[in-house]
Amino acid sequence: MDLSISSPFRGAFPAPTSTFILNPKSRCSHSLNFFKHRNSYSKNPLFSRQKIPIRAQVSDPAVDDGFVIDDVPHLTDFLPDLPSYPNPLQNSQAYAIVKQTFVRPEDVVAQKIVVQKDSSRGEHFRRAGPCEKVYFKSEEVRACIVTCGGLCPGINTVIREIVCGLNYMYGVDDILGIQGGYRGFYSKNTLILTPKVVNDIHKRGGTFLLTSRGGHDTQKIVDNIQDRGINQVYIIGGDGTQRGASRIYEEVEKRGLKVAVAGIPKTIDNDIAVIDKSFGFDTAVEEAQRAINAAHVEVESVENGIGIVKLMGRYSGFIAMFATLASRDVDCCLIPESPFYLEGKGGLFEFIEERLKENGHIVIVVAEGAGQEYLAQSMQGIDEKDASGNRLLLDVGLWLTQNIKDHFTKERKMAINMKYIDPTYMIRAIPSNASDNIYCTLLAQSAVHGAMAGYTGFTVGPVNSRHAYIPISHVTETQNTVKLTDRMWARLLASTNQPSFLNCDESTGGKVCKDTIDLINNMKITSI
Ligand SMILES: Nc1ncnc2c1ncn2[C@@H]1O[C@H](COP(=O)(O)OP(=O)(O)OP(=O)(O)O)[C@@H](O)[C@H]1O
Ligand SMILES: O=P(O)(O)OC[C@H]1O[C@](O)(CO)[C@@H](O)[C@@H]1O
Ligand SMILES: [Mg+2]
Repeated sequence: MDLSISSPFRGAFPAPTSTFILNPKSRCSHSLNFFKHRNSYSKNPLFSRQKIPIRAQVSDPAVDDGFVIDDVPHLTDFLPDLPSYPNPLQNSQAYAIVKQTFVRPEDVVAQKIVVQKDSSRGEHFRRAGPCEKVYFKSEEVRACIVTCGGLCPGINTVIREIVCGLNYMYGVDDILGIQGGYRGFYSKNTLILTPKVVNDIHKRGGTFLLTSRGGHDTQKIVDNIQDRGINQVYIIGGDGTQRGASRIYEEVEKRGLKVAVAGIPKTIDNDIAVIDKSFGFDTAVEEAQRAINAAHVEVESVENGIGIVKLMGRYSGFIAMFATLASRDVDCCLIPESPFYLEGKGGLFEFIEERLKENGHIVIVVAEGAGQEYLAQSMQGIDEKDASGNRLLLDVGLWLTQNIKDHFTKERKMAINMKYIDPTYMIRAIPSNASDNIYCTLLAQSAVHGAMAGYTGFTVGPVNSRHAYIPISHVTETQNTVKLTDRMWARLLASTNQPSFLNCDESTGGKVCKDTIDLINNMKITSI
C-alpha cells in the first residue's frame, strides 16, 4: 500500500514491510497511532502543503509504538497565507560546501535514547537548524532581544551571536536591544544592536542589556512590540522568563501578528526541564571549584577544621552536586531535594565528628535551597518574595555554621575551626568558559534559524546532545531537579561516602525519614 501523509516527520518511521494511504487529516487519530502530536498544527505548511508518499510498517495494525512528536507552533497556524522565500543561506559562503545545509523537515530528536526492544519510542522534538524556506525577507525583519531574571555566564555571548547570526547569515540589520528585562519593553528606550556594537561583549560577565525580575505586563509588552513594528522577539531567561514568553506568544497569536517568539533558556540552577543542561552551568561549576579549594586549603591547615561552602541552587542542587563530584575535596553535599538532619544516628553532626577523627578536617557544600524547611521552623513568619514572586531563601550557610558551632563547642566540648565561604554571586557574575561559549553560539544560531523559518512559541536547546525546538509550554510544565532515585546522586554518595540521611533517628521522631521516603515514592524513577 502507498502511504501518503502531509507530515514532515514521515521519514522517522521504521523500515517498511508494506504501505498504505494515510489520510493527512486523520494522522492524529489513525489506528496505527504513528502520530500522536501533543500539539497538532494542522495549518503548518510543512504538514499541509506536502503530500509525499512514504512507507511504514503495518505488520500489526494494533501496534502502538508510542512515537509522539511534540511540535512547535508556526506562524502559518494562524496566518495561513504567509508567503515563504528561499533561505538566503543557499547562497552563503559559509555553507557553500556543507553536504546538507538544511535540516530535513522530518528530522526529529528523541527525548528518550535509552530504549528496550519493545519499549515505547516516546516523545520527539523538531530538530533545530536552518530550513529550506524562510517566512521573512531580510529587509523586513525588525528583531529585538531581551534578557530577564538572574545573571548567568554566557548571556552576552548569546546576545552577540543572535545579532551576528541575524546579520551575517540572513542579512538582517534592524535589531533592537530591550533594556532591563520585560519592563524595558514599555519603560525604557531601546538600543540599536549591530555586530560592531556587540563585538566584544562575550568577554564580559553579566548582561549587556541589563535585566530585572517582575514587571511582566503582557498587554503592554505586546502593544509595544506592535507599536515598534517588531516581528522577531528573542527572549533569554529562566523558567519564569519562559512562562512570560509563552504569554507573549499567546497574545501575539490572539492578535494575529506576524511576530516570531523565540525563547533561549538561561538559568544558573540548571532547573529548566527537557534540555540537557543550561548554558553557563559548566562555567559556574568550574568557578565553584575555587571556593571549594579555598575551603579545603583552610581547613586542612588547622585542627578540627570545618569548611562550609554555600552555592546557588534554589530548588535544584545541580551546582552543588556537580561541584562536589568534580572536586573530590568535599566530604558532604547537601541539596534541596535531599532532606537531612543534624542530631542523632546517621545525622550530620555524627558524620562531622567521624571525619574530624579520621582526617582532622571536613568540607561541606550546601546548596542555598537545602534545609529551608528547618530554617523556616526556627525563623517563623519570614516569607518574603522577590519581584517575580520567587520565595526569598533564608541563609542556610549561616544557620548550619551556627548549629555546628553550638553543637561541638557547647555540647561536645570540642574546639573547632569553622570557615564559612559564601561565593554565591561570584560563580554567576563571570564570562562563560570556552565550552559554554560554543554552546551559546549554537543556541543563538538555532533560535535565529527557527524564527526565520517562521516557528514561534518555541524554546531552543539540546536534547540528548542534538539541538531541538521545544514548545515553550513544555519546558515550563515541570522543573528540572536532582532525582535522588537516579544513579547520579548515588554516584555522589558513593564518591563522598556521606550519609544518605535515610536512617530514621529517634530525635527526629522518624519524621525526616518519612518525609524522604514519601518524597522518593512520589518521584518518577529515571536513571542517567
Ligand atoms: N508566570 C509568569 N507569567 C509571566 N511572566 C512571568 C511569570 N513568571 C515570571 N515571569 C517574568 O519573567 C521574568 C523573570 O522571572 P524570574 O525572576 O522568575 O527569573 P527566571 O527567568 O526564572 O530566571 P532565574 O533562573 O534567574 O530565576 C520576570 O520579569 C517575571 O515577571
Ligand atoms: O539575588 P537575585 O539576583 O534575585 O538571584 C538569586 C537567585 O537567582 C538564581 O541564581 C537563579 O534563579 C538562584 O540560584 C538565586 O537564588
Ligand atoms: Mg526561575
